[in-house]
Amino acid sequence: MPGKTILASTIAKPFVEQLKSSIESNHLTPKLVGFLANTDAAAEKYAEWTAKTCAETGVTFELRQVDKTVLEDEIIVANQDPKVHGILVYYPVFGDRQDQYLQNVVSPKKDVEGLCHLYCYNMYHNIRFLDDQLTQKCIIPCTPLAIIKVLEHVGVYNRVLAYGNRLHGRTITVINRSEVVGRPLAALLANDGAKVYSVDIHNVLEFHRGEGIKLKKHEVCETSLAMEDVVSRSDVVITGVPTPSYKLPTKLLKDGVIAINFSTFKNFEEDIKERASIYVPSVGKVTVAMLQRNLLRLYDYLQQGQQT
Ligand SMILES: NC(=O)C1=CN([C@@H]2O[C@H](COP(=O)(O)OP(=O)(O)OC[C@H]3O[C@@H](n4cnc5c(N)ncnc54)[C@H](O)[C@@H]3O)[C@@H](O)[C@H]2O)C=CC1
Ligand SMILES: Nc1nc(=O)c2c([nH]1)NC[C@@H]1CN(c3ccc(C(=O)N[C@@H](CCC(=O)O)C(=O)O)cc3)C=[N+]21
Repeated sequence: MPGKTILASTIAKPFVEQLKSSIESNHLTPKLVGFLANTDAAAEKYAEWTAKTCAETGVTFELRQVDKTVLEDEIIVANQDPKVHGILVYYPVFGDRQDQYLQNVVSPKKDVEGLCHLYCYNMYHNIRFLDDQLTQKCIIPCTPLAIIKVLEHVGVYNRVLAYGNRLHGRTITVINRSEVVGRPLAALLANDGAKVYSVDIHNVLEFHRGEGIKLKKHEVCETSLAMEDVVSRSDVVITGVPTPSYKLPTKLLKDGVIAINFSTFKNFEEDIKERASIYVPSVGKVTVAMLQRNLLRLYDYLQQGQQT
């Protein structure tokens, strides 16, 4: 088949090496605490990968398996512990709005996943720095950030253009609109200049910065389009449907499309590379690399805070 498969491990490699050498040469001692309060198979697997990658780079990772009833108190203990630089809670815990509440119990100073309100708000509003001097970058959610790194790696980001506009002219479909991946991803890509079709089980929304990317941040419009209509127009199609039976028909895709799957299940058909120029079957390894990158950033901010 003509298309090329690019593995997440290949994309993650330079980041992992960079993390490792930065930790070693600067004698950094970052510590990440992960809270596992569920028995979700995907969360357990993800916890295993977190441990494995942290061992590779030199990040101290401590998995704390706690009951959901004491999770909130345990997060507060970690918030106050100066030896802990980053906190990660494996979701779903309660599987409802209480999970959103817990995301905001984690201190922004230790929120490696960028799921608290401050970081979410800044991301949706295209506010990229925490301070007026533009020295501290905001934390971006790990999986959406990983997918951006994938798009940079495969050349969807046009480096000839100015930073912040590098997706101008690209049409991208994201099939998933969850609060942790699909919706933030659509917003980030649109903020970088893309026209994004966001597909979920109910409808298709368009995220964009308007004609000539004149708007400072994206806006969202309702459409009466169907998934089939938007997929055939897209240069990039990103899938995250959490069902094993879901297969996006290859015949709907544009010839030469870039196909990226972040679901645990393979959302593209076996023959995807007949149409796709580039196929990225999963992004998990890049996600864990971004998690650690966010951790080092927070570590740095915490050190800076102690010096002043
Ligand atoms: N780092 C990584 O690689 C990560 C991977 N995941 C994986 O991604 C998948 C999705 O996770 P979440 O977003 O948390 O799930 P979720 O269940 O919160 O959201 C699923 C989304 O897919 C949409 N959807 C479901 N069926 C659809 C269909 N037939 N057509 C169009 N849209 C449909 C839903 O409307 C919803 O927006 C899971 O397999 C999860 O394990 C999640 C987080 C990180
Ligand atoms: N706070 C929080 N953040 C998460 O990011 C989070 C979570 N909770 N709870 C559980 C889900 C699940 N999750 C996955 C990560 C990678 C793959 C993935 O891509 N796995 C690859 C293997 C890895 C690879 O090769 O890249 C695969 O199955 O083929 C899937 C699922 C993250 N999650």
